[in-house]
Amino acid sequence: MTDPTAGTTAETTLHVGGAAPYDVVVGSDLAHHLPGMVGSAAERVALVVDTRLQPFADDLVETLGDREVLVFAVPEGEECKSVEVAAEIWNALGDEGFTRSDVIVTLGGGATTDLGGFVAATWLRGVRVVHVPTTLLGMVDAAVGGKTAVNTESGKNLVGAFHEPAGVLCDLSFLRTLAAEELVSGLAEVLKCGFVADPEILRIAESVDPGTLTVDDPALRELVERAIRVKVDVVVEDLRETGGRDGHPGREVLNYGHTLGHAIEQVSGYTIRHGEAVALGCVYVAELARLEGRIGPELVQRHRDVLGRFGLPTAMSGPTFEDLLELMRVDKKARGSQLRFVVLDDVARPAVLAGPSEEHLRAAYDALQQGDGEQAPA
Ligand SMILES: NC(=O)c1ccc[n+]([C@@H]2O[C@H](COP(=O)([O-])OP(=O)(O)OC[C@H]3O[C@@H](n4cnc5c(N)ncnc54)[C@H](O)[C@@H]3O)[C@@H](O)[C@H]2O)c1
Ligand SMILES: O=C(O)C(=O)C[C@@H](O)[C@H](O)[C@H](O)COP(=O)(O)O
Ligand SMILES: [Zn+2]
Repeated sequence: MTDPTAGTTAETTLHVGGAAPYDVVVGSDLAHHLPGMVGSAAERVALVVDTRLQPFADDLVETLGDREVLVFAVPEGEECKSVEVAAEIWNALGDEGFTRSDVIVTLGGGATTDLGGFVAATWLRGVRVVHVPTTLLGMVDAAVGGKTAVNTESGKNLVGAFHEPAGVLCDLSFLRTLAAEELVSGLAEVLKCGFVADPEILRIAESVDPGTLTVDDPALRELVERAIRVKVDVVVEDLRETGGRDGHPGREVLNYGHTLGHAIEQVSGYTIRHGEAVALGCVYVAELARLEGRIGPELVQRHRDVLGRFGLPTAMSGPTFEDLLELMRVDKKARGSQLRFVVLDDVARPAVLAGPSEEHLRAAYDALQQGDGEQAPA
């Protein structure tokens, strides 16, 4: 049940255990937590901020008192996830003599937290980083769990490191300025968590009015917290994606829908949003699981229905199967020439499917193309 008293004002702290424990705080007006997460040892803070979010940087900077703050405004969105942008920041940190006791803070969506996290993971082989995600997707997924990355010409997130943050501030008031399509893109990762781990997420998503799912709706708050909880539970068990126990895919489960999703993003030149591509990838693996005899058509349809009710794409035409297959071969789950996919045996019963036949891979793509749902943006 959604708690009707839960608004954006109450704070929730989700603790992430493990060797380097940290907190993920969800609520509003959370800037006052920043100094504590940055820590008292830092004389300098490097703020890596999405250019569009720069007007919001002052509130954070003010909390940092006497610390010197170096501001790195990076290109909006996916454009910042390059080794060239990382190198510009490395060079400036070198010029400034940025030391191991200094701290990086990121302010932006998942692209910014991935880039800033990557710089933090690599500068001096690792300095402290605090993430302040400003998109739904950043809050429920990218800022939590320590995956950091930049893209290369060959594919998405191919260079990166695991580097856990020292803290994450999910200030829901940032969502007030977020475009509706970006909110919807973030919902794809929330719904992914519903399919692989938390059926209650699906039930909430199937019962809310998509038109009123705004930052003030307690249902959104519950979806955010449930999705973060799914991610936290997974990464605490398998931070470095080495595998799960008792047949569970471990951290790879969070990659549900991403094998085709990343290929779609790349082939579109990153004009298709991450969450939109993940939605298409989820329908694709649902079709693949059906062809493999793991799930029935009704669960495939449930994917189309729940993703589609928020306007996420569930069908696409355009790239050829061959183009996408080539890109899927650089997916990190691949082993040699064998492709591996996270699939479902049922809701919340994920498994790894290794080496499906090309016939099934192609047939699943045909089914995605022939779907009558919302088409992917051209
Ligand atoms: N590390 C991980 O575990 C992980 C998980 C999921 C996704 N990701 C990565 O995250 C990225 C996608 O993140 P995203 O969806 O947040 O996209 P994004 O960072 O590209 O942001 C999307 C757009 O929203 C704008 N924006 C951000 N915050 C805003 C705000 N509060 N108000 C108005 N506009 C705002 C940005 O300028 C950008 O144009 C992808 O690169 C994906 O690979 C990483
Ligand atoms: O945290 C994870 O693990 C995930 O897989 C979460 C995904 O939503 C995210 O897009 C991630 O960046 C994909 O990872 P990659 O290893 O396939 O690059
Ligand atoms: Zn993702």
